[in-house]
Parts: sequence; structure tokens; C-alpha cells
Amino acid sequence: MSPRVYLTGFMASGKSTVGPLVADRLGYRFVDLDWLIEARTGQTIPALFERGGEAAFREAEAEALAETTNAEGLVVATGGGALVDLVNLWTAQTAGVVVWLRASAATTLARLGDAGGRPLLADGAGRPLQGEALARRVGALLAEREPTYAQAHFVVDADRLPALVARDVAEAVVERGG
Ligand SMILES: Nc1ncnc2c1ncn2[C@@H]1O[C@H](COP(=O)(O)OP(=O)(O)O)[C@@H](O)[C@H]1O
Ligand SMILES: O=C(O)C1=C[C@@H](OP(=O)(O)O)[C@@H](O)[C@H](O)C1
Ligand SMILES: [Mg+2]
Repeated sequence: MSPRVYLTGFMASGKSTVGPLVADRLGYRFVDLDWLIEARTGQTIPALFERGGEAAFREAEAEALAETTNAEGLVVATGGGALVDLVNLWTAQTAGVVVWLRASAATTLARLGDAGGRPLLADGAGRPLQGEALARRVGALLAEREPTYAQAHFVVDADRLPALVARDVAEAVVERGG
């Protein structure tokens, strides 16, 4: 069985929610890359974006990802942009099995609510996008990112209950074998 599992997919596809359930099923530890970034930098994700722009966040994200590649028995919930970077994608594909939690645009919008705390879904003044503006932004980002998400080893339908999504992820990892 692969020693590391990387969950990728758009914001609100459920990576942070499903990750611990997958870890329980496999008897692995769980880490959320966003929490690791916050722990290592001592800053929240919005503060990192505010102070250093997206570039500073992406740099911290790549460093945090690299930290996970030696751990044995680990499920990693990446942030939705982490494995859009092709070097990061390669890092994760080499270190473990990459699973795309694919959620529809409608599910994504329903789960995002007011999208607070996600800097990429805010307006120029940092206010969460809402309604049509949020839908447009999500649609554009999804179209841009989905071809890269599709390079995951496995795709799991994330428009379902977390327990079902976790079951399918764990089964895919086990089936993949050693
Ligand atoms: N399978 C699911 N069904 C219903 N709600 C979910 C599901 N997965 C996540 N959520 C909810 O959607 C929101 C975003 O989930 P989260 O796990 O933070 O996504 P991600 O880490 O992919 O951004 C949270 O409010 C969470 O409770
Ligand atoms: O899609 C993205 O670029 C991001 C997704 C977020 O994580 P989630 O996908 O867990 O919301 C977080 O890493 C940051 O706000 C950027
Ligand atoms: Mg998350």
C-alpha cells in the first residue's frame, strides 16, 4: 500500500473533512497542508496572502509539501491550489498516491457559503465574493484547474457524504497495492 496519500481538488471539495476519515480507515496519520503552513510560518493563510501576496503563500506551501514526503503512513489534505503547480504535482505523485476529490460546481458553491477565509475567493478589498461574482470566479478557476486535477492517480466523486467519499479513497489506495 502506498505510504502516503495526497488529496487534491477544488476548494470545498472536502479534502480537509474527508482526510481524517481516510486516515482512520488506513490506520495512517493525517495532516492538513494549510495547517502545516500556518504552524511553520506562524501566520494564518489570509495573513500570508495579505503580507506577501499569493507568491509568498505558494512558497510556504511547496516547502510544507516537501516536508510530508518522507513520512510513513500519512494522509495529506492539500490546499486546492497546491497540486496545480506541476512541480508540486510531480512531488506528490512520486511520494505517494494522488486522489482527486471531484465536486461539481453546484456542490462547490453550496459548500462555500460566503467563502470567508479563502483569499482567492475575495474581492480586491478582501471581502468574500458572493452570488454571481462568486459563481463566476469559481467557474473560471475550476476550468483552469481541472485539467491538472485530472492528472491524479484516482478520481473520486465528492458530491456525496464524507464517509462514502472516504471509503472510496481508501479502497483505491488499498487496490493500488504496494
Ligand atoms: N462530503 C461532504 N458533504 C457535505 N458537506 C461537506 C462535505 N465535505 C465537506 N463538506 C463541508 O464543506 C465545507 C468545505 O469542506 P473542506 O473539508 O474544508 O473542503 P476543502 O478542504 O476541500 O476546502 C465545510 O463546511 C465542510 O463541512
Ligand atoms: O485553491 C487554492 O488555491 C487555495 C485553497 C485553500 O485550501 P482548501 O482547498 O482546503 O480550501 C488554501 O490553501 C488557500 O486559500 C488557497
Ligand atoms: Mg482544506
